[in-house]
Amino acid sequence: MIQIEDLTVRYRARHALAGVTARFDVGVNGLLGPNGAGKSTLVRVLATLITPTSGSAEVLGRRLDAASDPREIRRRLGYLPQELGYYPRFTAREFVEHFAWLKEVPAAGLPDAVPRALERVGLADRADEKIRRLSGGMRRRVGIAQAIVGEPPVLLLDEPATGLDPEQRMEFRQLLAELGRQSCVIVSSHLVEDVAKACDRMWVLDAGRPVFEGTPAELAADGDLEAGYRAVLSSAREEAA
Ligand SMILES: Nc1ncnc2c1ncn2[C@@H]1O[C@H](COP(=O)(O)OP(=O)(O)OP(=O)(O)O)[C@@H](O)[C@H]1O
Repeated sequence: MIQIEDLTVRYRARHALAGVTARFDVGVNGLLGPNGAGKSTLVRVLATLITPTSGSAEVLGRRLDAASDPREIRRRLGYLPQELGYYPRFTAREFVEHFAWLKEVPAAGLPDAVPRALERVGLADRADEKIRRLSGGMRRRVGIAQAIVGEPPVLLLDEPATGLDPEQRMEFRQLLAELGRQSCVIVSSHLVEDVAKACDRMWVLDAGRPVFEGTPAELAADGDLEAGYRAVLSSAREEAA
């Protein structure tokens, strides 16, 4: 579904990604790493918003490079940025409809697709409320709804659980697991516990480099994910020093 090879992104002198090779398939793929590790940069490359400095990336069989037309890929992916701009005067339904239209979900499918997306994030009863009247966590869920509307084969969710309360986080993990049955879902987080339970595979980035790839069970040290994650980071840093 997604293949990247030796991917590098440089902002002036700083490497945000320094040679990442990975393959993401159908299922929930967790992208972990501390602040500044390069998670958002990788997600933005896959969302066709940044052109890599070097290396290659292929999404749904199409190469992402300066020569290729990104529109074909954009129609087939759902993307939730870390900070999504909302139109406060729109209702939740109008907002999700707008994104469905941008993704060219066929008009005949809209009457079903939009309520279904809102229902999946638990906002069916607030669909006609203006976004400015919704709480921060509810807005985040509207953001998730715009990403999943039309059930795209690739879903890129950048820190989706930010602002969700513990109950919503649990519901969100269930939704992730459901989405991962048919889509290639990439979900970034700097909190390992947040996503690990829903992930089929996990990648840990540190300072733009991949330092772990495996299942949550492989990451955990004696069943403790947080401890395993910290151990992976500290041994990568020792090696780099
Ligand atoms: N537009 C930009 N211009 C310059 N440097 C940038 C830009 N965007 C990101 N960076 C740098 O690239 C590196 C990776 O940033 P990125 O946002 O991808 O990390 P992240 O893992 O998503 O972090 P966080 O968990 O804090 O969101 C950081 O050192 C950051 O300062």
